[in-house]
Amino acid sequence: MSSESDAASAVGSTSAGSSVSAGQPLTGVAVSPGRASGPVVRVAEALGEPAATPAPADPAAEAARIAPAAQAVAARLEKQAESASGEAETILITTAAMAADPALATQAEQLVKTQNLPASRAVYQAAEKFAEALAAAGGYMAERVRDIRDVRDRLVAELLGIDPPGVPELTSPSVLVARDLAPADTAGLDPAKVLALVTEEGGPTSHTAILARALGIPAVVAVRGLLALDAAALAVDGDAGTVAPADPAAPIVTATALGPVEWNGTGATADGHRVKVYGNVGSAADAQAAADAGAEGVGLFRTEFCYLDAPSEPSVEEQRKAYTAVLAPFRGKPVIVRTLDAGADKPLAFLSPEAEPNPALGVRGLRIAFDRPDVLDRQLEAIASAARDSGAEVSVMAPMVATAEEASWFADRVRAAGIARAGVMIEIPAAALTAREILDAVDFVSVGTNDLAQYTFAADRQLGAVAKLNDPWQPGLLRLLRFIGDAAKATGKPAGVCGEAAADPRLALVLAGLGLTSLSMNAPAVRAVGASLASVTLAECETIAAAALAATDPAAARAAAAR
Ligand SMILES: C=C(OP(=O)(O)O)C(=O)O
Ligand SMILES: [Mg+2]
Repeated sequence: MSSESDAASAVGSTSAGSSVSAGQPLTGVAVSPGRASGPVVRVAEALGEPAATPAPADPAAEAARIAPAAQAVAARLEKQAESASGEAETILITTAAMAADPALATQAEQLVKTQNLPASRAVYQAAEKFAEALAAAGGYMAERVRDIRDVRDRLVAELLGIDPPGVPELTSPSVLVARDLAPADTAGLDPAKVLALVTEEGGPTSHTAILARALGIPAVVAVRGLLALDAAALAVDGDAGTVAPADPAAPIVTATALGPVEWNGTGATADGHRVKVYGNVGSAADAQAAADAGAEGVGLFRTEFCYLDAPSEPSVEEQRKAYTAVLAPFRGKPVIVRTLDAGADKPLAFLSPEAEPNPALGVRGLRIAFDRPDVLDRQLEAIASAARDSGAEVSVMAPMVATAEEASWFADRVRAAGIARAGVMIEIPAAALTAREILDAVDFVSVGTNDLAQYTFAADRQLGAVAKLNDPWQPGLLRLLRFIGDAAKATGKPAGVCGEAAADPRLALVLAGLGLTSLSMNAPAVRAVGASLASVTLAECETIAAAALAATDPAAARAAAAR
């Protein structure tokens, strides 16, 4: 941590909130608790297509600007890489190498000379040609499309003399303001210099929310009017979901509401009531990260993440290998593998349904398997083999289940494949309301709060404009969760939560109090949730849950659950 942010934390411990609001607050969705106030740094917007005119007066001189600009971009990225580590460092080094690659500059120079284009436009067109070729190559190459476009935008910005898109290098602790943050925006982000994250768009399951919780910094998303706000400093309240102009001359303050971060690795309340803490994974790297973070197992393996760019159905053997690699770090430990959840926000090329007017309400998840049971059976065969190969204690569950009848159909197929434990996700309100009957048909359930909120509130989970409805602290959602917790208690069968709600250390206490038996989340949240559970007794969780349930809105529920 820098000395400046050390100073910021020291100030925060005694005077948090003292510089709050010199103006009217804006409201959004609180996604990561804590308060912070400090100078604003804006994340530059994506660049549009640069103009093809005016034609340069001296094409040779215009073309000669490209190589030095590429070198300058590469040098800046290399410098950033020096102070980064891990995956961020790798991303920055790779991007720098792409910027320095003479192939792009040479192509662009040709376009300036032959088509008399401004250098910025020539770079844009040349990069698009590379991007198209990479996309056509598919697989790993296609994943590089985003990188080449990133290099393109940096180079165009350099040539136009404007700020490059993405997060600028932070020189002192700042409140980061953006339309939304993409995963690439956050590579190289120095958490010690980010006081808070605030976005105009995004929702509780957005990348910004996940990142902020992982870093333990306050965040508010879906703040309408944020980008139009002309403020040099902001006070951010990650509990109340408010953002207000602050006095830029006032000292930087921070006060996070994070609980203790020490955790002994066994998910349980202080009086020993077990609530297992699992990891959500979609790749072998995620699985390793979850194991390293101390996850007791995997509560959600999103198998579709292995095949988002697969042009055709992977063979049983290919699937076996991919799943074994993900299961490997969890030998002897529980892992819940979810069968393909294709459709809506996660289309798979080989399982695309007919074009639908409302894909989120259409043939997705398990519904695809009703038409294509052969695909499900091949996947189950691969999962059963991977379970044997890896020695993990594998259970399988289905996504998008609406009725007990569907749950029973799925469980029969899982057992026929030689897999002992079958469960389903509860992410449709009808399934929550019939949780008891569903639990009678399967061995366990796991609640997908991301989709359960989307379907309960009829609010697209990807749309910032309706993000307030998708807040997992909404009493309407909490009451459905109580229903599921009651069904788990009545049947004595496990009911976990694997949606983003499980990653909120304070909401975790409410979930435990409602009777949910395990919580599964992205690796960075594991320790904070484990520590939060360990800090209270089950009776305290029940009191907190009752208080949150009785609230009339999410802010009141959060406040009621605060201790
Ligand atoms: C965990 C869930 O599944 P996904 O986010 O993959 O749809 C959910 O819906 O909460
Ligand atoms: Mg879901």
